[in-house]
Amino acid sequence: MPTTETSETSAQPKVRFDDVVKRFGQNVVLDHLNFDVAQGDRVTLIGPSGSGKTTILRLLMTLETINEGVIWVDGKPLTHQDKGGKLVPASEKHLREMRTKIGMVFQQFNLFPNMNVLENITEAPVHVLGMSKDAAVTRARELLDMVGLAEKESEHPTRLSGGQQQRVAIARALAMDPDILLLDEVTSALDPELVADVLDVLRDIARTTDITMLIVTHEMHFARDVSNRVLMFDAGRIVEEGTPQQIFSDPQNERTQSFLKAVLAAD
Ligand SMILES: Nc1ncnc2c1ncn2[C@@H]1O[C@H](COP(=O)(O)OP(=O)(O)OP(=O)(O)O)[C@@H](O)[C@H]1O
Repeated sequence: MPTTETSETSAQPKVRFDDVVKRFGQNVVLDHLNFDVAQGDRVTLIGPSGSGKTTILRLLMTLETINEGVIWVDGKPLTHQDKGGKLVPASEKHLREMRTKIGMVFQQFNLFPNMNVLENITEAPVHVLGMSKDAAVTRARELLDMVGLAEKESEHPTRLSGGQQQRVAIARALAMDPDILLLDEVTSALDPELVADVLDVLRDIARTTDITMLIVTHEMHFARDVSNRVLMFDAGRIVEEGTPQQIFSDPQNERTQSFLKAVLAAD
């Protein structure tokens, strides 16, 4: 019945990790991991180095494939079983469609060095989405304005500061109009004085859009400002989850307590 279908669709998680196992050789990086992300959630992933946070984002970008379980995006799996029962990536067509829904910003910006700022932003909308050049340029200029770099459209990335390059990378991710934005330690490679501008841009995006966000960061103030949920990872499992208030002000798990103590001491 249509009514039931509608309510089922609205309750469907944007992202679901369903008993996911990811191994690199003998190393079990994600260990039967289960969690859901609802449409519009801003989820921060915290935890010690090597606990599997970046791997989660890379799996969603289909840069890696899981060994067991299922990852669902909008109710569709990112993998299927081949005739031998082995998990293999979903069809190229399906993955292409998925990749247009998900944008990622990396620690190291990853801009195209041979293109200027405007070309960096318009490249994928024109070549992947098939947007007209004019529409892509108009949208890119709006985004450059939003990230405070309207006057830099003709520059090459190498002539920009790290913070400016990262803001271009954010504009480039948004130019694809993603439903989901993955942020992987986007300020870790920046000089401290450049961090605030980047975080301000991201706070603006969180405030003015309903993009679902998965955020890996060591910036706990930022995580507190933008996220509605925090997941604490250790050795490929979630050891605690809650609101930023619960996790940062009143952590219950001993590992969360010692992790936060170490992060705050390093600040
Ligand atoms: N391509 C790979 N090949 C082999 N091992 C990998 C690969 N990518 C990640 N790993 C291993 O998987 C584990 C989890 O790595 P991951 O980068 O997801 O952790 P993380 O929690 O994001 O850590 P950090 O905070 O240091 O970025 C680590 O032991 C890492 O060495």
